[in-house]
Amino acid sequence: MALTMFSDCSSSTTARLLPLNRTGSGFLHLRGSSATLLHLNPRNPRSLGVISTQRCQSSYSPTVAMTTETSAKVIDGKAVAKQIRDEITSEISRMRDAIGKVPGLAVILVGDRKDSATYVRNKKKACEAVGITSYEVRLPEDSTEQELLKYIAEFNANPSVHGILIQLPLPRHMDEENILNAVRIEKDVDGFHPLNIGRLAMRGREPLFVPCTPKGCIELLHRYGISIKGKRAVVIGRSNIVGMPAALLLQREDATISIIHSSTENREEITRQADIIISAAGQANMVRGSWIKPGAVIIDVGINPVDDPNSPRGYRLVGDVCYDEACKIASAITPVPGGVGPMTIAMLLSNTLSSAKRALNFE
Ligand SMILES: NC(=O)C1=CN([C@@H]2O[C@H](COP(=O)(O)OP(=O)(O)OC[C@H]3O[C@@H](n4cnc5c(N)ncnc54)[C@H](OP(=O)(O)O)[C@@H]3O)[C@@H](O)[C@H]2O)C=CC1
Ligand SMILES: Nc1nc(=O)c2c([nH]1)NC[C@@H]1CN(c3ccc(C(=O)N[C@@H](CCC(=O)O)C(=O)O)cc3)C=[N+]21
Repeated sequence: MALTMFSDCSSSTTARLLPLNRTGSGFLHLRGSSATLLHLNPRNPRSLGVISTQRCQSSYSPTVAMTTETSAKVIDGKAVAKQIRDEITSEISRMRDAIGKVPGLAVILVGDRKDSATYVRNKKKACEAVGITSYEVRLPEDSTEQELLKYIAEFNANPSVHGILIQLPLPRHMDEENILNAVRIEKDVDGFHPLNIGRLAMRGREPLFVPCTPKGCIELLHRYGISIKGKRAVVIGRSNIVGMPAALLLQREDATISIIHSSTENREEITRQADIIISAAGQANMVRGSWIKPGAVIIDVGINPVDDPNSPRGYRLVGDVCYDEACKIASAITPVPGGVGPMTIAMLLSNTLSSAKRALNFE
C-alpha cells in the first residue's frame, strides 16, 4: 500500500524520516534506500561531486520505503554554503595578514517585522563567523525617508564599510526605489541598484554585484556540475530581488528562459517543458509532481511558513515545490530549509569580500 503519509509535501518532515548514518569516511550512507555517495574534495571546491549527496526520500510508508527506489539527488545548500563560508574565512585572514584590514558590512533594518529581525541577526552572526565587521542600524517603523537616507550617506562615505544592505521590505510609506538608488553602486552588495541590474540585463556588460539569492541558485548548479547552456529553464516569479535577476542570470549562462507569473496561463504545461526550474513564487507546494519533466533539476527558492502544532515555533517552512512528489520525478532538488536560504547569506558574504578586495586593491 503506497500511502502518502504527508499530504503537505514537506522536505523537513521527510528529512526526519531519513535513517542517516554518518560513517568515518566522510560519506553519508542512507539505510533502506539508495544513496548517491560523492566524494568530498575540499581542494577543488568547484569540482563535480564536491558535496556528499543523498537521494531524497519519498513519502511512502516506512515499509514501502525499504524497497522503493526514489530518484532525486538532494542539492545540499547548507553544506555548499558552509564550504563557501570556509573559503571566505581563509581569504579574509589572508587579507588581514597582508594589509591589516577586513571587509565591513552595514545592515539597516527599518521597523520591527519579526522575520526581518531574524534575517538581520543571522546575517550579523554569519559576518562575525567569517571575520567581516558588521555595522547594524535599527530604525523605528515610523522613521522618515530622510532619516534613513542620512544613514545611507554616512555608510557611503565610511571607508571601513564595503557593503550596505537595506533589509526589505521597507515600511509602506517609504519609496523603495529612492532608497535603493541612494546606495553607492560600489557598495551595493545586494545587487539591487538599477545600474547593477541594468548591466546584468545587457550583453557585454558586467554588474559590480549580482543579487545574492539568484547568484546562490546558479552557484548550486555549478557546484553540482549541472550544465545550463542550451537547457530550457523556467523561472516561476518575476520579482526584482529573485525571479527577474534569476532569469537574467540563466540567460547569461545560455539557457532558454520562460518566466511564469500570476497572469501566466498554462503554467503547469510550460513548467513541464523545463530542464531546470527555479521557483520563487512564495506559494507553498504549488509545483506538483505533474508539473515536472522527468529528470528536471529543481531549485526551490520559496520559503513559506505552514502551521505545524508539533513544531516548537508552531509553524515550519516549506518550499514552492511539493517536495515528496518532486523527489520521485526530478533528478535533483534543493530542500527547504537547507537549500537556497543558506546560499543567499553565503553570497552576501562573498559579495562583501569582493567589494572590499576591489576597494582595497587586494588581489
Ligand atoms: N531562499 C531565499 O534566500 C529567499 C527566499 N525568498 C522566498 O522566495 C519567495 C518569493 O519571494 P519574492 O520574489 O520576494 O516574492 P514576491 O511576492 O515579490 O514575488 C512573487 C512572484 O511570484 C509570482 N507568483 C505569485 N503567485 C504565483 C502563482 N500562483 N503562479 C505563478 N506565479 C506566481 C508573482 O507574480 P506577479 O509578478 O504577477 O505578482 C511574483 O512575480 C518567497 O517565498 C520568499 O520568502 C525570497 C528571497 C530570498
Ligand atoms: N535587502 C534584502 N536582501 C535579501 O537578501 C533579503 C531581504 N532584503 N529580505 C528578505 C529576503 C529573504 N532572505 C532570506 C535569506 C536567508 C534565508 C535562510 O537562511 N533560510 C533558512 C531557514 C531559516 C529559518 O529556519 O528561519 C533556510 O532556507 O535554510 C531565508 C531568506 C533574504 N532576503
